[in-house]
This record gives sequence, structure tokens and C-alpha cells, in this order.
Amino acid sequence: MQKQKPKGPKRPGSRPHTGKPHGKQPQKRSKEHAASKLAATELEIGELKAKYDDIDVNNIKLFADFPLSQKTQKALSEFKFKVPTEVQRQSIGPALQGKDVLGAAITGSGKTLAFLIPVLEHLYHNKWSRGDGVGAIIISPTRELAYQIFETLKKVGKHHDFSAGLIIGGKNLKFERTRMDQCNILICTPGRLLQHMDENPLFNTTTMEVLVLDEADRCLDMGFQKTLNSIIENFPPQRQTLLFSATQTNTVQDLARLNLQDPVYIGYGAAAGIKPGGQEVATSSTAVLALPELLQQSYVVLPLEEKITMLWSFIKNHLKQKIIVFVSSCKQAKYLYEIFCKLRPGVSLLALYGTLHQDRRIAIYEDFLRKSHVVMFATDVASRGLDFPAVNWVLQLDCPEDVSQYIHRAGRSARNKTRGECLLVLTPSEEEYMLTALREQLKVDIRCVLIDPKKLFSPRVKIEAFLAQFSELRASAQRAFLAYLKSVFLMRNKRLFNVLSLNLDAYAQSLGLAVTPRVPFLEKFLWRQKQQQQQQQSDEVQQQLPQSTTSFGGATVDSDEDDDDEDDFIKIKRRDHDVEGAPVILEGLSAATNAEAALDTPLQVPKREKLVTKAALAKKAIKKNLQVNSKVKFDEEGETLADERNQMKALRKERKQQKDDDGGINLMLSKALLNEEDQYDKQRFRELVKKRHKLQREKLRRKAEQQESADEEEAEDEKEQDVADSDSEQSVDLSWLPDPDKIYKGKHNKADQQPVDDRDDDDDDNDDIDDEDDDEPAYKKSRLTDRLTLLDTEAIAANLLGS
Ligand SMILES: Nc1ncnc2c1ncn2[C@@H]1O[C@H](COP(=O)(O)OP(=O)(O)OP(=O)(O)O)[C@@H](O)[C@H]1O
Repeated sequence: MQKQKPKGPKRPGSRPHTGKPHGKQPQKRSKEHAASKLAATELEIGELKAKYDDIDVNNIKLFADFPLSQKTQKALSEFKFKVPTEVQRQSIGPALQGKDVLGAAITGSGKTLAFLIPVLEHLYHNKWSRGDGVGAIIISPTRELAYQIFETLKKVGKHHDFSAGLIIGGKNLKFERTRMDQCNILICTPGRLLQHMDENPLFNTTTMEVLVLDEADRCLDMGFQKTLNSIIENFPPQRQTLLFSATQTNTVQDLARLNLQDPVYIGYGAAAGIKPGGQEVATSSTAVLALPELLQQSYVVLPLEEKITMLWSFIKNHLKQKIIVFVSSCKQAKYLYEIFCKLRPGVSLLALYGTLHQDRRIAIYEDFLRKSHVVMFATDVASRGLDFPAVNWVLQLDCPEDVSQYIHRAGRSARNKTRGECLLVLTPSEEEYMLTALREQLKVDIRCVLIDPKKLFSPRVKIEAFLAQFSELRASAQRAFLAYLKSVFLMRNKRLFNVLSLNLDAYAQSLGLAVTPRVPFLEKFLWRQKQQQQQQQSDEVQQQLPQSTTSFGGATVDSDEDDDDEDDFIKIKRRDHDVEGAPVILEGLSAATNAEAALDTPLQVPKREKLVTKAALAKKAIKKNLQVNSKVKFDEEGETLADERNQMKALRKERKQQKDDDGGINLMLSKALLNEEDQYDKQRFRELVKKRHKLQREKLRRKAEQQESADEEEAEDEKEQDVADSDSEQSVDLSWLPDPDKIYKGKHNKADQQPVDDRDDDDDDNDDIDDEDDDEPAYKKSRLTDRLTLLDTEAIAANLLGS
């Protein structure tokens, strides 16, 4: 098997040097060699083809018993494939004979070789070469599976000269484009294949002779339906088709799309009543669903919020094992990987999911292949077809969508006659439905496991701490929370998956989230449900109402009050209440009583129902100021064209506005007036402020003066007291003198009443004081000493000395 090699001139000197001069002889010899080789090949092909009709499944024990080319046989023995598995034994024969095959066999039973060997043999018999273009196309639902098939093809086709290409998303599109037409075998995913069919003019599938669908049921199901239909349209109708899967659940319509010609069903015998190994056409298109015998299946029932604790404890108890943990969404796989990496369980951790870059996906896939003690968190991209060796445990943490998905996930363990275990985790609401389905379809009793609470270690506190510390981790937890709910919400089987039965708060807390995130899609869904219920109720009421009105016979609508009613529902209600003058015929009364009642009541002619004319409706619309829809025109380039009528209307409106402006308010004048008023207001305001400041200053000044005079008075009192004290100490006994108060009473009072300042300023008064000085008592004098001049004091002193 050759990988695509770049075309180009051979390097000089690449041929071994013989020492002989270059001439015609070596060329001749190589031609002869090629001719003999061709003859041998043709002979071999002839012999092999002759044996095809004699292939008997019961006689096949080894690969060597099949009429296979030497190149294929050599590669098979090199890779130690000696004894074919059951599916290989049964399907290779019919496939070599050119028949369409539908193969169903348990996971890990070697279906890949069952279709690769016939593909190689078909191209070999038809002497396919690089220049012949695409001879076989193998379609796989996932990139990893396509990669794995490509790797197996490289092994088994090692000695063939065909070129093969791996065409999957996430790879270099340009590179693929230039090489595709040179590939004889293409292994691809549906989306990428269709992209090349649509975009690559060099890619031609008319030469294609063999089509293989691995995991055929998945390729044909709803998810790929449109893509596959478009792909099949491009294939030639005359071709061989091989379909393989562990769960062939395709309907007859699915298979009809592939235009199968008398297909041979492998693995359908028991279901359709066909003997095993039979090459007869089965009437049923549903294969027997089974899992390897060496796979031990068990389940555990847990509330959703305990899943993380259980998973953590499980990993801690299985550190020396290879485990795959399946979850519903990429975001859950990502979050579990991130948080468990932080928690450090003591074993290698990996995560494989669809949103990773393709190179990273392949690196993780290969990493998991190599490692023997590892835990991989994965979505269903890893559930189908991937052949990981020696997987000890498959843990289905989230419930699978159906039995098929359960089989494919579980089938990653116990492959090719090895032992393995599978644990399914179910919530109480999923338990009954899922277990019944598994028991009915797989016909096995799955063991129930009870968890010992002592062996559970809850990592919640640590998780909460990490989430508090790392905002990115918190965001990842929120995304995981929403992704899980959305996956449950979108599941088709509503009996199994009920998002409303989940305890959202508890689940959020189990992921380490302190606050339960909002779930917009759920809110929207509940709102819509409520609306529908309300609508249903109103419909029911509406249906009931006409029956009640019939009992009122000819009840009429009051036309005057009816004008504003727009809703039928309201009209009917009103009809019940506003029955004016309509004769009521009650069902329970006899005809005679009704007749009497009719005679007693005055005859009233029912009013005619008012006709609703277009004019009345228009009037109503104008009254309510309803906006009529405007017409928008577009030109050829999609630009909006202005409506001429509307333009004219706008122009008229503008002119009218202008006229109004001219005849009404003079804007300029109003502006000037307003400015003037504004100036006046400002001026007035300034004056008021000034006045207020002036008053404040005045007040302060008066206050200061009062304070000053009070201080002076206080100081004088103090001085007076001091002088009095000193006089009393130094004076002689003057008790013999007449009482001065009695003598000077009148004068003293008069002087006391005069303000001090006045006395100082007035010279006449000073003279008076001088005159009185001789007779004034000592303590009175002392009050005046500080106001006497030096001369006065000297004069007084001289007088005293003289006396
Ligand atoms: N005849 C054989 N002898 C020994 N080993 C084989 C033989 N055929 C296949 N195998 C091995 O069995 C393993 C499983 O094979 P393969 O992946 O083809 O299984 P499968 O049926 O396609 O599984 P799934 O249903 O999961 O896609 C591979 O490792 C392969 O090498």
C-alpha cells in the first residue's frame, strides 16, 4: 500500500550503478520483467476468480482458505491475522463474489478487515492503478474512526500498489484537493466528502466501483441523512455496496436509498429466521443486538447531584486501570477534565470530544492507545468503532440515548475476546425505562450495583474552592451545567429524559457552583407551555359559550355599544349581559308557561344587527389614529425607491409648517425678548446677592463692637476692684468723716448716669470734675485717676501734701 507520493522527476543516481555503459539493454530487461510480472498477475487473477464461485463458508477455517491475492495474504500473515473472525468468515466470500453485503456483528469482532480485504481484492482484480482514479470510497461517521480505518488499510494493503487518502474535516483542504483525483481508495467523513464533491472540479467519482459504509446505521440516520443523500446522488448506480455496523437498525427505506442489489445479510439470521451463516436474503432489516460475552455489564442508580462524587470515588478506587467515561456533551467532558486535573486523582487524565482541534484529537486518541493506566472523559465521538486495546472499564456517566448507543459505548471494552466491564449510571427517573429497554433488546440481565457509602469521597469542598479561585473554571462549570440540561432537553425520547424532573440547584452545587445559573431555553419553554395552556383554556371557553347562548334564543348584540369590541370572545360575554327586550325561552319550562310568559311581557321587536361597512371601519381607524402600512419599493439592485406620493405629502407638510411659522410666532423676536429678560433677571440676582452680603457685614461689625464694649467694661470693673482693694489696705481710719453717700448722693447719681465717652469729650464736664475733686472721697477719686492727666495728678498730690 502506498501513501500518496509527490509526483516529479526521479532524482539522478537513484538507480543502482551497474558499471556498464547506459544503453538499450537495461531498458529492454526491465520491460521484459514488467511484462512477465503482468502475465503472472493476470494468471493469478484468473486462478483466483475461478475459485470465487466455489467459496463455502463452512470450509473456511483460515484466511489462507480464501482465494486472496498473495499480496494480501502476505500482509495478513505479517500482522498475525491467521484465523478469520465469524463476521470475516461469513462476509468476505460474498463480498469477493461482488455481492452487496449488510454485516452486523458485535463490537470488536473485526468488521474493518471484513470490508477492507474485499476492497483491496476488487481493485487488484481490476488492475487498478494511480491513473484510474477513485475505485473505492469508505465512509465513516467520525474522524477518529476514519483515521483508524486508514491505519488498518496501511497494514493490510502494505504490499499493494494502490494509493489511499484520508479525507476528514480539520485537515488541509487545499492539499486534499490537489491529491484526491490520484487516490484509488478514499476514507472519509460524510461532510468533508460532500464539500469536495461540491467544490473540487478535479474530483470525479464516476470511476468508483465499491462503496463502504462503516457504522452504517449512524451514517444513514437523521443526523447525516441530507448529506448522505447528496453524496449518493454523485455515485454511479452500478457499484458494489458493503454496509457494516454492530447495530444495523436501518429501515427498508434507508436501504432503498442505497439502491442495494439482492444484498446478503450477515448477523440477521436469528431475527429473521434465517440459519446462521446463511447467504440468503433476509426479510427483516434489523440485526440481532448483542455485546461480547466477556463483557460484564452492571448499573447503579444515583441522583444526578451525586454523580461527581461517585465518579471521583470510582477513579480513586481504580487507579491502575484503563477507563473511558462517557458524558453527553463536549462541555461536560471539558469541565470534568479540567476540574479532575486540579483535584489530582493520581492517574493520567485525557479528554476526547468534538470541539477540539483535529490534530489534538488525533494526539489524544494515540495517547489513549498507548497508555495502560489512564482515564479518558469522552463524548460519543469515541463511542463508535474505535479500537482501544485493553480498556478495563467503560463508565456511562450520562444515560445513553438508546440501546444502540449503549452497545457502542460499552463495546469499547472487551474487544476481540478480551475481558472488560461496563457500568451504567442511571438517575431514578431513567432507571425503569432504560433497564426495560436493555433487557428486552439485549436479552441479558444487567447486574445492579449498590454503592457502599463508606467508599464514597466527596470532592465538593475542594471543587468549590477551585471554582472560587479560578473564574475560568467557574465559567466552564456553568457551561457544563447548561450543556447537560440542553442535551437532556433535546433528547427525542421524552419518557426517558425529562429535564423538568431534575433538581437544578442540587446539580449546580454538585458541580461546585454556589449560584444556580439561569437556563434561558428552559424558561422560554415553560413560558411557551404556559401560553399554550392559556390558549387551550380560552379555546375551551369559546367552544362552550355558543351552547349557553343558544338557550337565550334570539339574543341580539347591542349595536351602539358594540362599536369598540374587537374580540369575539368579549362580544359573546356581552351578549349574555345586555339582553335588552329579547324574549328568553328557558329550556326547563313547558310550552304553555312560556306562552303565558310571552303574553305577560310587552312585545319587543329585536333590534337589527348593524351592518359593518368599510367606511365605518375606516372611520374607526381614523378615530383610533391607526397607522396604515406604507408601501416600500425596491429597484433592481435592492435599493429602496422613494414613494412619489409620500414625497409629495412630506413636501406639502413642510410648506404648511413654513407658512405657519411666518404668520405665527416670530422666532427671532421671541429669542431677543427672552435674552433681554434673562439679562434683567441676572442683574437683579446680582443686586440681591450684594445686598445680602452688605447686611451680613453690618451684622458682623455690630457684633464686634458689642463684644469690644463688653470687654472694656469688664476691664474697668476689674481695675476698679483692684484700686478699691489697694485703698482699703493703705488708708487711714476715716470713720469720723461724715457719710459721703449722704452728702454727694444727688451729684454722684447724675455723674453715674452720664456715658464715659461723653464726659471725656466734654471740657466743661472735666472742669466740673476738677471742681469737685477736693470734696470727693478717696474711693471715688480712685475711679477717676486713670482718666486724669499727669498735671492733674501732680496738682492733686500738691494739694494733699499742702493740706
Ligand atoms: N482475524 C483476526 N484475528 C485477530 N485479530 C483480529 C482479527 N480481525 C480483527 N482483529 C482485531 O480485532 C480488533 C477489533 O477489530 P475491529 O476494530 O475491526 O472491530 P469492529 O467489529 O469494527 O468493532 P466496532 O464494532 O467497535 O467497530 C482489532 O484490534 C483488530 O486488529
